[in-house]
Amino acid sequence: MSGMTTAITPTPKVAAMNETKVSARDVQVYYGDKHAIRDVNIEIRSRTVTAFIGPSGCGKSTFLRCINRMNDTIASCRVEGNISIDSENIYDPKVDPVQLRAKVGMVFQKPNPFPKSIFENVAYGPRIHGLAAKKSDLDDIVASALQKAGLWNEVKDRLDSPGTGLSGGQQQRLCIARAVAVSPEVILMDEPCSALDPIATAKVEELIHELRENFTIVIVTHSMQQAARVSQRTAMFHLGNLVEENDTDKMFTNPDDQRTQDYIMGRFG
Ligand SMILES: Nc1ncnc2c1ncn2[C@@H]1O[C@H](COP(=O)(O)OP(=O)(O)OP(=O)(O)O)[C@@H](O)[C@H]1O
Repeated sequence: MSGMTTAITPTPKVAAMNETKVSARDVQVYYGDKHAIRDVNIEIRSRTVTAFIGPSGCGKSTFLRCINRMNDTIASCRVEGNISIDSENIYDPKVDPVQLRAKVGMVFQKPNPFPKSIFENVAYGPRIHGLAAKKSDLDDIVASALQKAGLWNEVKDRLDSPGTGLSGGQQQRLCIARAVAVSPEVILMDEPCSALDPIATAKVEELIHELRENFTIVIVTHSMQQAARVSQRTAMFHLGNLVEENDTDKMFTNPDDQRTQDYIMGRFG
């Protein structure tokens, strides 16, 4: 890691609910010549669940990945505009993307535990970020993260077993514990339930509801029912444009934009 880079402000203030946490201004994203995200402006509120919805290929995941600079890992991808977290530009060259990704955690579509024990899956992040001075601190962080992810009771007696031996739903909660263990402020979830059965989905949704007390959550989902159940704000994307962002209740009862109406009525997508 370069000595030139610094983390963005390391001590999080605990933002009041509904304060702006993430602010995007005139964001454009290109894959080579393809203009995938156009002029997106959005304020994402703290300690709120914001759902990104829209038809396949509209740019939900691309925009989500801008928020922790995961697109940096795609050679053809270029991001323009400004995205700030707590008013600090995350694309400033001084920002270390590794530190940023600790502050802005991510949970993917398919559970992707490391081929290591349950304990090591959760301990890895805190260890590389130097969050535990001694073994007992690390034990506490791991236990607390597993509790927050609603998995502790199911795994406390087998922390040394492989993470990959858990059920799909448990693996996804392990991945959530892994994200939570480094005390992020924002958690990005890219279709986190798409590989899960309805019971595991319900558990993850319940968890999202609980995590919202302490974290700002952005979730991409194809399920209108899920967006309606878990989010307080919903943003609708279409052909790379953010067409509308509003209170979830309003989005699903009386949206401002005809394209939102058509999409939630199943007329396209
Ligand atoms: N790595 C990539 N290289 C080139 N083009 C890409 C890449 N990733 C996405 N795209 C293109 O960018 C556009 C937006 O894709 P993105 O995956 O963000 O949409 P999405 O709304 O998340 O789709 P889905 O709901 O199907 O996951 C699409 O046209 C897609 O083909």
